[in-house]
Amino acid sequence: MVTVSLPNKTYRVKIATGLRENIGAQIEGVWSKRQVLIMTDEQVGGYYLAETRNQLEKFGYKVTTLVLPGGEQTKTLPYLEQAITLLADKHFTRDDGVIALGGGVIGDLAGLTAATYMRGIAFIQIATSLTAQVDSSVGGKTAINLGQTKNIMGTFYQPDLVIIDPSYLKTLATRDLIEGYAEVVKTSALAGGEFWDLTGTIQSKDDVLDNALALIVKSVAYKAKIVMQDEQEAGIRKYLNFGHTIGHAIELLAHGDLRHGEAVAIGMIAITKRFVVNNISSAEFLKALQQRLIDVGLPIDSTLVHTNVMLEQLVHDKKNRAGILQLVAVERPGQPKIIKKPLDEMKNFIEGA
Ligand SMILES: NC(=O)c1ccc[n+]([C@@H]2O[C@H](COP(=O)([O-])OP(=O)(O)OC[C@H]3O[C@@H](n4cnc5c(N)ncnc54)[C@H](O)[C@@H]3O)[C@@H](O)[C@H]2O)c1
Ligand SMILES: O=C(O)C(=O)C[C@@H](O)[C@H](O)[C@H](O)COP(=O)(O)O
Ligand SMILES: [Zn+2]
Repeated sequence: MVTVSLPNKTYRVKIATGLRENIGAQIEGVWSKRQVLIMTDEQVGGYYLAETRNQLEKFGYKVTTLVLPGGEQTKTLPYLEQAITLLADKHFTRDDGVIALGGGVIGDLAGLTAATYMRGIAFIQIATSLTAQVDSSVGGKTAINLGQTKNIMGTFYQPDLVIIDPSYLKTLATRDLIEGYAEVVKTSALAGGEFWDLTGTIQSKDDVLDNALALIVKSVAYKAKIVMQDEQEAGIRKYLNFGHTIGHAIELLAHGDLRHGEAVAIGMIAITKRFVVNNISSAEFLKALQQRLIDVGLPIDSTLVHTNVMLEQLVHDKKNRAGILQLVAVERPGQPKIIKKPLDEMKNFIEGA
């Protein structure tokens, strides 16, 4: 278990195989009896909605469900409106709660739903994808995309509890598992040490599954440590955005052809290549990073990186301050730093490598 202690809230991230079987008891530990909305997507709902609902009803919760289409397209305004409208139609009050049962898409959308309904009602994350278990369910970033911009509308809104059971991963498609592993490689590069060594031993999808518990615990522990020092990303939380400046830009330009983690993998390599040329990152680190991604079949390059539309997209990065981007460089494992680069120098910077 990892505890996230913040100025205005402390919550637990429970990580264990088998938690799924007593979800009701887990939730009863933090929430009194109330009306709850479980938000999920069609795929996750098909596997796990009935058991989750039954568990909650057994413990006296009044359950409403909302099953949405899967995929990034669901992290958009129409679905936020649908969720908020449902809460209002069912007369949810400030004493009720929203539960996300799913991956990062459902977690980000359900978090924003909970954060904005009546200016905020209680929220719990049940993380079912690897991305959600290693990253998105922890730390309180919620968001939707608008038009061609990733995560442009959102809040920092912390859950009351995060439940992570690695057994959910058994039903996850290989591509979705591997995508989530990109965030693990990212976090291990930021953390360095034993965690970096561990990702150096992972060479296949099966290795990811076999080591899932350790990978999740290490990822969550590192992320929690960062978030506890910098909840609202004024400083070191920016490190968690390694690979995301270019990654986010190409993710939406790929119109669904690239998953988030795949775009982050490409983004980490694209930016690190440039930092090697600029003598900021070591060539050894780049080689080892590439190897970790290639070993599990993650992409490391895309033609989208080299396009003008990608450059135009960078203006929307949340680390853009007055035309100066704050890029995350990793000099060597465990040594992240922020490098400032004017937006109008990015074309030369990217083409110069
Ligand atoms: N808030 C954060 O800090 C944060 C961090 C990382 C990523 N994200 C966001 O998360 C999203 C990506 O998350 P994701 O990769 O989980 O995508 P996702 O939620 O779309 O899940 C990927 C696919 O896996 C399926 N799935 C999830 N759990 C499953 C299970 N146990 N069994 C079978 N199928 C399952 C889903 O139905 C979906 O089709 C992106 O929008 C990204 O921006 C947010
Ligand atoms: O939690 C964070 O902080 C992160 O940056 C984690 C990222 O993996 C995640 O993709 C996040 O949603 C990116 O946020 P954004 O602020 O760049 O939209
Ligand atoms: Zn991410």
